[in-house]
Amino acid sequence: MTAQPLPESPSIPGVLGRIVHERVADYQGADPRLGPGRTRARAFHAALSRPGLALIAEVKRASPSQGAIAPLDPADAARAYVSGGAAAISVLTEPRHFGGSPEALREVVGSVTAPALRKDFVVHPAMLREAADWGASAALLMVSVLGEATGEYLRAAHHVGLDALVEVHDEAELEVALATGAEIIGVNNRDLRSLEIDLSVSPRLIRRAREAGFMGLLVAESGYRSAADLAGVRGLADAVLVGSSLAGSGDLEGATRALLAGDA
Ligand SMILES: O=P(O)(O)OC[C@@H](O)[C@@H](O)c1c[nH]c2ccccc12
Repeated sequence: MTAQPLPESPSIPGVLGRIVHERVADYQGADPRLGPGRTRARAFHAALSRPGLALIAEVKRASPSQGAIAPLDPADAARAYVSGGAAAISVLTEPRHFGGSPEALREVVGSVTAPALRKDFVVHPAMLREAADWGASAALLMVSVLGEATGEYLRAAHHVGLDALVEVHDEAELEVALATGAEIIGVNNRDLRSLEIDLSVSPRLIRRAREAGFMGLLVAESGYRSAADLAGVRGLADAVLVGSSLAGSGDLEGATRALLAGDA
């Protein structure tokens, strides 16, 4: 089984479009074969299923909205996040805008037992094979990037043994995600076209997913800076994904602890 690589010029506007265009070029000609099926351990899924609001803490050295955040050592950062209470680690592997790398993911996988998510702009099935080879438990799939191909990529991720975090930002994308049979849906508060944050997006779409009968896991993503910010998704989301505010704190373990203070 495999998934089709995305075509050369996807018509996505803004920053997102530029990054996707670069990633399509990076993987042009890569081997699309996924290889034999691998068993899915579902460690990422299990970590998010723990009682209360599970934290996915992100190793994020830079971003298009903030530029350089902090010159994190990925292994040290992951250990600090886990000591502070994180359930899983997200690792950017996109090199140009987020300061990520394959090595960062491998180092995180080697340093903690908490499951790791490959955070990248997946546009080619080879990226899923790589994620599994590098030891990730899950990969991000963005409906804003993959559109109707999301279901095919979800099956490809499962084929190589990965859980998938299927990311949406609006109602239309949520409909696509629900139709794929995704087990884990993430709602991004950041509009990746304009980079603007709106913390009301996650509660709204999480409620809508539940109303539609979605029984899987729901993750609120982006823009959370304090324990108080999390109030709007407590009791609604299963997990929250936090990057910049932790990565730029200067005390990753302390900031993680403080963010989770008040967890049920
Ligand atoms: O740094 P923040 O605002 O805490 O956000 C983390 C994470 O949600 C964000 O990095 C993210 C969400 N979806 C993405 C897709 C690609 C790159 C990055 C992202």
